[in-house]
Amino acid sequence: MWSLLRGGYPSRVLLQLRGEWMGRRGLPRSLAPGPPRRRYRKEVLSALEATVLPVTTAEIRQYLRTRGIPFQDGHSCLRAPSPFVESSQGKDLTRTSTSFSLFIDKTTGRFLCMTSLAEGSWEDFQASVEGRGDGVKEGVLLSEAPETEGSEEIRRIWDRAVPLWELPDAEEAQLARVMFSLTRVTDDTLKRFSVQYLRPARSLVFPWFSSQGSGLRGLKLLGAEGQGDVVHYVETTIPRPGAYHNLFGLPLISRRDVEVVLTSRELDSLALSQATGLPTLALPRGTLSLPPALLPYLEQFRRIILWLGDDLRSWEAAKLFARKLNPKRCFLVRPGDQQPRPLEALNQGLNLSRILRTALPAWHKSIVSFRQLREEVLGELSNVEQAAGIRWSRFPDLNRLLKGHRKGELTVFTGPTGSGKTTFISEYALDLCTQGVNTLWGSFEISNVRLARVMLTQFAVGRLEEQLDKYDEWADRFEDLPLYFMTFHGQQSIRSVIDTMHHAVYVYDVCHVVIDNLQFMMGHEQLSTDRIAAQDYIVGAFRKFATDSNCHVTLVIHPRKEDDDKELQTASIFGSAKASQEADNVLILQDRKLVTGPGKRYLQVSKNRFDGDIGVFPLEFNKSSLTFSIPPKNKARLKKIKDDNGLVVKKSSSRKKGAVPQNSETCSDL
Ligand SMILES: Nc1ncnc2c1ncn2[C@@H]1O[C@H](COP(=O)(O)OP(=O)(O)OP(=O)(O)O)[C@@H](O)[C@H]1O
Repeated sequence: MWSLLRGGYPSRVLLQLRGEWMGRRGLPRSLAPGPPRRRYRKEVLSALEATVLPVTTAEIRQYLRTRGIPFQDGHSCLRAPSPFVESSQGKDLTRTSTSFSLFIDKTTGRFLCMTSLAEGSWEDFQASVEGRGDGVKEGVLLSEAPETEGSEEIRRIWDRAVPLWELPDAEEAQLARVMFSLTRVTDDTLKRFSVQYLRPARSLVFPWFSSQGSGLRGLKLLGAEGQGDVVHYVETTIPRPGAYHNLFGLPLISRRDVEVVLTSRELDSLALSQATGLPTLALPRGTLSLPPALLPYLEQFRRIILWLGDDLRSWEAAKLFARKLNPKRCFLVRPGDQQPRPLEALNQGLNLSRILRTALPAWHKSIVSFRQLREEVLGELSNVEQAAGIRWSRFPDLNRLLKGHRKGELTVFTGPTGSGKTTFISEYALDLCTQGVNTLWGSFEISNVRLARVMLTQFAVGRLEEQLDKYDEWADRFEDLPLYFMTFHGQQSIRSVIDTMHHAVYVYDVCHVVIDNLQFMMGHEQLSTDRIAAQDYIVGAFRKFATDSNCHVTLVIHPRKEDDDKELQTASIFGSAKASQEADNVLILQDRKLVTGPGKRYLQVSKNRFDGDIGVFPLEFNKSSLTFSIPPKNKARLKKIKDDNGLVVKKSSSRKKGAVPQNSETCSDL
C-alpha cells in the first residue's frame, strides 16, 4: 500500500510513491548520512489521520522556554540538549549541557540527535519531553533499523572496485580519466576522497561513509556515455535516490571548519578541493533537491558558497537552497563563460579561488537597485532558452507557444466537464517530472491510487494490465520520480492546502504544484456572489504562493455553464475575471465544435504572459496509453492567434479538417 512520509503535520498529508506499493524493493527508513538511523518510537502510524496544526519557529522556541530547556539559535535549526543521550547529569534537559546534540528543524520541528541518531517529528519530541503516550517514555528508541537496502550489493561492488591508479592496463586508466574529465585530478585527490573504479561497469564509484566512522552506507556509480562529442553521465545510487542522503566529502570535514563550498557533483568537489584546499561537499541529488535531513550537518558553517553548475537551472537551485540554509550565510557563484562548473574550470586552467571570491551574497534587502539586478538580467539575456524554462518532451507545440515551464508562474487550466482535463494535465505534469521537475499533486476529485494508475500507464505508454510481468520494472522506475501526492480528498480549506504546499517546497524542493481542482476549496457557499468572492480569494492565495515560493502552480478550474455548441474562452472560466488576470498562462482543453473525430481534442493557449504567443493545436487521445499524442501527419497544425476573440471554424487548404483561428498565422517551420 501507499506509504506515508512522516514528519510534522503537513507531511502527513503528503505521500510519495514507495516500494511497498510500487515495487519489490522497499526504501530504508534512514534519511541522513551516518550509520543506520534509529527512530524514536512514538505512535507514528496511529497518528496519521490526526490534524495537528503546523508548527512555527516561535512556537518551538516558546515550548522549549516553557519547559526550561536551554537552546541555541542556529541557521536552520535550534540546538538543544538531547533527551536521547545519557549524560553525567542524567536526562535533565533543563540543566545546561555542553553537548547540545539535538537539532530541531526551525521550519518543520523535526529533530535529529547527532549522538544517538534518534530522529522524529515535533510531536514525537514533545511526547518524549512530557513522558506521555502509551507507556512510551523519553529516550525509548527503536532498535537498530533494518539493514540498509542492498548492503550486500554495496559491499560486493565496493570490494570489486579498484583505485584508478591501480588499474593494470595504463591505457584503460587513461581512457577512464578522459571519459570523466579527470586528467587534471591527481591520484592523491582521488585517494583522499576514496574514489574507486568499477571495471566491468566502466564506472567511478563514490562511497557514502557514515559520519561516525561505522562503515559504508551506500554508493554512487557514475557511468559515462559518449554521444558524439558530448559525454553524458549516468548515475546509479544504492540505496535508491530517495534514500541516498550522502553529503559526499563529509568525513573530510573537521568540526572546526566554518566555511564550505557546496557543489552538485562529486567530480566538482574533487576539483574544488584540489584547487583551493577548501572544505567541500557534494549534494547527493545535485540540483534536484536539498533534503532538510542534511541541514544539521551544515549547521556548523558560518559561510556556505554554492557553486552548483554552469546553467540557469543550477542558479535557480542555488537560490532555492540558500533560502533553506539561511540566505545570510550563503554566497552564490553565478554561472557564466568565465565561471563554468568547478571541474571544467580546473580543466580550463582557471583560478578557482578567484571565482569563489566573485560569489554574490544570496541575501537581498527588500529594495534593490538595478546594480544588484544587472547580473541577473544579463544571465537571462544570455541564456534565453534556459530562461524560457523546461521544455516538454511530449508536447512540442506547447513549447512553441509557451516556450517552456517556468518557476513562479500560475497556469489556469479549464475545459468542459469530462473532456479529459485530469488525463491531460497528468501527462503534462508527468512529462516535466521525468525531466527532474519536483512535482506535488493535489488531486481532490479522484483518488491518488487512480491518478497514479493513469500516470503509470502514461509513463509506460501502454496498458499495464496486459503486461503485468513488466509491472515491477515500470513501477521501480516510476518510484524514483520526484513525485509527491497530497492525501487530501474532497473539500479542503485553502489554508491547509497552502500550508502543505509550503511544507513540500521546503522538504522536497517541489517546484510544480498541480491542483485538481479549485472547486474543492470553495466550501459550501450557496450564493453565487459568495462563491465568486471565495474563488477570487483562493486564486489570489495561489498566485501569492507561486510568486513567494518561486514555484509553478497549475490550477484546474471548471468552466461556467456554457452552451454546448460554443467554444470555451478565457471568459468562460468560472467566476470573475480574477483567475485569468492573475494567471500567467491560460490553457483550455477544447472539444465540441472543433472535434473532428472520436477522442480528438484541441489545446488552446489563450494567455501567455511570458511572450504573448497564443494559439491552438490538436491533441489525439490514445485510449490504451491514456496519452494525448500529436498527429504526426498534420504538418501545419499549430496556429498562433493574435487576439483572444475566440476561435472561428474555417476550412484551410493545408488542413482538411479542423479549425483555423481568426487572425491566425501559421507556423511555417512546423
Ligand atoms: N479525448 C478523450 N477521448 C475519450 N475519452 C477520454 C479523452 N480524454 C479522457 N478520456 C477519458 O474520459 C474519462 C474522464 O477523463 P478526465 O477525468 O480526465 O476528465 P475531466 O475533464 O478531468 O473530468 P471532470 O470534469 O469530471 O473533472 C477518463 O476515463 C479518460 O480516460
